Amino acid sequence: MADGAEAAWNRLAELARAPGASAIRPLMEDPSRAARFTHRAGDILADLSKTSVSDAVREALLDLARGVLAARDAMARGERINATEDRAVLHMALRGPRGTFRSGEEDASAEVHATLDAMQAFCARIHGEGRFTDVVNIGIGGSDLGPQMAARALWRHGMPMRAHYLSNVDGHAWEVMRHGLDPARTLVLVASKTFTTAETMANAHLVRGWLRDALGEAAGANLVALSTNLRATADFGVPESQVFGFRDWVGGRFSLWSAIGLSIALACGWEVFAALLAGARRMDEHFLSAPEAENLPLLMALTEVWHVNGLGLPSRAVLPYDERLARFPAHLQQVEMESLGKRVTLGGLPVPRPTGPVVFGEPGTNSQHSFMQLLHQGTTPVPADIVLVANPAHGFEENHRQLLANGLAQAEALLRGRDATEVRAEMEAKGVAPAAVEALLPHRLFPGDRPSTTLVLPRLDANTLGQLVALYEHKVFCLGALWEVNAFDQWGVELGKQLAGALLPELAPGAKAGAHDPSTTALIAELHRLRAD
Ligand SMILES: O=P(O)(O)OC[C@H]1O[C@H](O)[C@H](O)[C@@H](O)[C@@H]1O
Repeated sequence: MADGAEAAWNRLAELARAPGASAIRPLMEDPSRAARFTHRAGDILADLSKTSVSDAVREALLDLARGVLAARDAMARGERINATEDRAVLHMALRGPRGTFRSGEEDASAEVHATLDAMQAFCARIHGEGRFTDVVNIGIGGSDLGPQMAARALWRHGMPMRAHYLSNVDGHAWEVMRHGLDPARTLVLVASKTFTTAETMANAHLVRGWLRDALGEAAGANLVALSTNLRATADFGVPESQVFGFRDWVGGRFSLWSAIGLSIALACGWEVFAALLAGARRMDEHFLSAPEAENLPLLMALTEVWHVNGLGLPSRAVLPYDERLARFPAHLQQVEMESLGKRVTLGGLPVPRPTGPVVFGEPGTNSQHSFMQLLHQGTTPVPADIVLVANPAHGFEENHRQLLANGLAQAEALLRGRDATEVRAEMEAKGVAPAAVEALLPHRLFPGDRPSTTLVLPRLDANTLGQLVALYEHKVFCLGALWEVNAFDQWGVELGKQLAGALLPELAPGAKAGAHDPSTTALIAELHRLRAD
């Protein structure tokens, strides 16, 4: 690590050790703080003021960030920054104009636009024919979460097709889904970057069998493949004209903008998918051009560095106050935790400090009635991202005001807390006996000074959703650069896959268990016993 960076980390640690480093309320006494810590990128406003990032902390964080934007430029130039897989990282090319991005000798933008043109023509044909009413996307991880999240956010009644997402190898998922589908009117997309993922291939065989049972040889017309592995898609029996490819410089969790997003375009219409790409492009332009002190993805990353490394907070909640964003936390879980859950640096050395936090979330207001208790009164603060959408796409104005009031109230409550004077006064006004007041008091106190970031969108549509998702993608890039980890590989998912492959034959009736730890051996025996009954 460069000496400058080491000095900046030390400075940050020193600021974090200072008394009152996690206090927010004293900072809020500065009337200019809200404005100075609020930033805009595209249509998104981000209020970072309800955190304990002081001016001095921000300065130290920005010192730490020297070099991040140079790393960003290396990504945009198509350098092979995903060193452990020897790949470029070019998801920005998926939404960039023609002639913008290269990967070595390859004109990445030309490849992207050729595929987009083919996808658009395919959508026009399918929508024009009107034969298909439903699209089933079979995929998992990045080949499921992104498209599913976006389709859930953007689909409205009257749009061209209904989308369904089959990801889990658990047959119960298909068992429920298949009853609502007519094979003759269902288009099946097998979405897999590698076309080898066990769960996806198992489900693809299951659903292809269902199509063949109903349609015989004609079933091929209902099959589409979205993959980088064109040979495997042909072997699976997908007609070449129904295969949409992409390149290995698209990481799975960044692939919803590629052919992997075809289900969004089929379900919602091409213009919706195009607007999603345009929105992401708008955030790319901000990320690629804004200076450090105004670069929103970088500022959000730096806020996270303060929380994780300065204050030692190991998790973060994502709370979209919009039901349409119900799958947004799940998508971010993959984007953030698969990217940043790393314990060695790019150079293979142990990381000297904590990296990616646990990310979890649910839409508000539902979250308030489940886990928000812990955020308000638990022992360890959990920074929260609160997403508000100013204008709904429905006419139930009173509901929407309630929704917004609740989102604002959670952030306010986390910040201000509730002290003994307030709690006593409230209980006394209700006539609670003095002894009961004192007994209940500790339970009813809120410590306050708990951080949150509020993001405000004018409305949720394809363009603003594209901006929002790209904002977090770039935040993850910045964190990878700051923590010096490779945010674009995911070796940590491999061991479990290999062990599952070895365990599979051992679960066949009468099969013998191999060599395992005593706990696994006993569990295999118990499953054999229960399944033999
Ligand atoms: O698209 P696929 O090749 O089927 O991969 C699907 C998913 O599985 C892998 O195990 C990775 O963890 C994910 O990053 C990926 O998105």
